[in-house]
Amino acid sequence: MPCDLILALDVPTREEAAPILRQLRGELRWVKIGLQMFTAYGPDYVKAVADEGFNIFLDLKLHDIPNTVAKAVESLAPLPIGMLTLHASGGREMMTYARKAQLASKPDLLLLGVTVLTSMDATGLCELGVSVSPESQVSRLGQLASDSGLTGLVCSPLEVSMLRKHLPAGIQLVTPGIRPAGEAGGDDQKRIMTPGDAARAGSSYIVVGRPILKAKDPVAATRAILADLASA
Ligand SMILES: O=c1ccn([C@@H]2O[C@H](COP(=O)(O)O)[C@@H](O)[C@H]2O)c(=O)[nH]1
Repeated sequence: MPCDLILALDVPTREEAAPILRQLRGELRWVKIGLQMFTAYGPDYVKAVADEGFNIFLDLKLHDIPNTVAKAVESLAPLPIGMLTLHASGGREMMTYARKAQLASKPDLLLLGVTVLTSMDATGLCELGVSVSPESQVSRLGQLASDSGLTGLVCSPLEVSMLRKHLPAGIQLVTPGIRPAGEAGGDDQKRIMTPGDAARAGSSYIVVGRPILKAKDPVAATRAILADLASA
């Protein structure tokens, strides 16, 4: 399956988002609404972006006791979303409850387990008491998520080929931590790859925010990323 691009719409206001969405309509299919915009504008904004013709990835990274997460999934189910995240570190029971709620309320929703945030490196994990490498921890949480019934994961592109060897063939691997060649470094992302390399590694989708949003020409930046994906 070809790798598709998801724009992370991480901007402060809907007024800032509007021209970006207008320019990119027709260029890409998926938009990720995360904590910044959902906290500011809520479910109505999800509906508004979907009404503009985009598929929506709602990246709320749910993490709570099993019942609370399951009820949140049920509450979100009426929204026009195609993907939703929860933290795999919430554990087997939390993921099982969430999956059951998702299957009952919105069977076509792709529920994604976030493994280890792409902003974390071995030092950051160690500070949390996790003394294995990011790759080992991603492997552990990815397996747990899959065993709990989830069919999609969020991980860094660096772990994709490893996960593909161990997890069911149809697993959807969504990878943030994307930096076009020449743009590496200087921000919070630690485990990164270029769009083309992420696609070659086997990512199902890549997630890109700042390299597009902060580009002088977001349309040109998007087209360059899509060309890199197409060449992979
Ligand atoms: O492990 C993760 C999980 C989610 N994200 C989200 O992806 C985008 C990345 O944005 P960039 O500006 O391209 O760094 C952002 O919305 C994160 O919340 C992630 O980066 N890593």
